[in-house]
Amino acid sequence: MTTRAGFIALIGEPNAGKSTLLNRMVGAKVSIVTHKVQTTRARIRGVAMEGESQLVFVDTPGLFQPRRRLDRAMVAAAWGGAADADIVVLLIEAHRGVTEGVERILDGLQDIAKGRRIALAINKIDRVEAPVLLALTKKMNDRFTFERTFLISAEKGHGVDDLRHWLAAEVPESPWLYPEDQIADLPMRMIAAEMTREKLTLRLHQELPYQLTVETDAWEERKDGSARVDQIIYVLRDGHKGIVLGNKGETIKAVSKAAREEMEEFLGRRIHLFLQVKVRTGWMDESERYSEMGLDFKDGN
Ligand SMILES: Nc1nc2c(ncn2[C@@H]2O[C@H](COP(=O)(O)OP(=O)(O)OP(=O)(O)O)[C@@H](O)[C@H]2O)c(=O)[nH]1
Repeated sequence: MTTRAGFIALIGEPNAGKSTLLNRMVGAKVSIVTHKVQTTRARIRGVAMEGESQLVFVDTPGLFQPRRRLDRAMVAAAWGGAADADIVVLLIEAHRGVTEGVERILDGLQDIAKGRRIALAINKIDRVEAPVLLALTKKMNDRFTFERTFLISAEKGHGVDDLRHWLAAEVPESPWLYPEDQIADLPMRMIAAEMTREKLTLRLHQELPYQLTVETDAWEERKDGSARVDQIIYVLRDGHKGIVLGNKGETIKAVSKAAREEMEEFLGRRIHLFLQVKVRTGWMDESERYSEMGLDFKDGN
């Protein structure tokens, strides 16, 4: 049996439909995986199995013209994710065509093109007529030599199987990057913890205490269909607590709101999220804590 596996980055302007497409591609066998493997700059968003191929999708924030420092960091992260990937799929919106933002991405693509395959996916085809699509396909391919062009509707599912099959055939021959049982049922708790961690990262950016971890402490199903989720944010030093809480608790409030909204969207149900910040000195030394988080103790993460 020849197995294949590879990293795939979906890039595009904000709102292009990256999350919608990702959710569709990971489909039933999805999982959001909470640990970092191999890529240093990008985090793993999901893993899909297609035949004997394992497709590992890396997280890439939308690419846009950065203004603030945080924006710049996000755009750099998106390009970092693309540069680490085996295959890059540029997602654009059919009805918007070659926007200024798309132009900018096309310029950036030249720099990372070496050593990786780049495909184009024109999304939201449900919004335009066929001649528009043909003209757009031509225009884009005149600007950049894409290996393939897919016409898709991430929302309606059109063309998504074709894209996934192509990706499965094109990722390199390789052992799987994740054991199958790990991707089958990663507990929702870990996913939720990762969502909170992500919001903290976005919010705190460089201020983020580097030795910080989030654990879901309790998950309680409620009769009305909602769930109460209790999470603890562990920091190493007392001084870090204040950073996470923010002035008058505003940081943690904003993080909690953003994380809750993401959990609700992901689960399609109401979530009551309760966050606590605790100091746990010495947790960095506990190797089992690392393996619990899926991190490799050796690599100094
Ligand atoms: N009509 C139509 N709408 C779509 C399609 N795919 C996605 N959308 C909509 O486009 C919007 C943006 O989709 P997202 O998946 O959130 O886009 P994104 O690229 O992940 O956005 P960012 O997270 O901001 O980078 C949502 O309202 C989707 O419902 C499609 O195929 N057709």
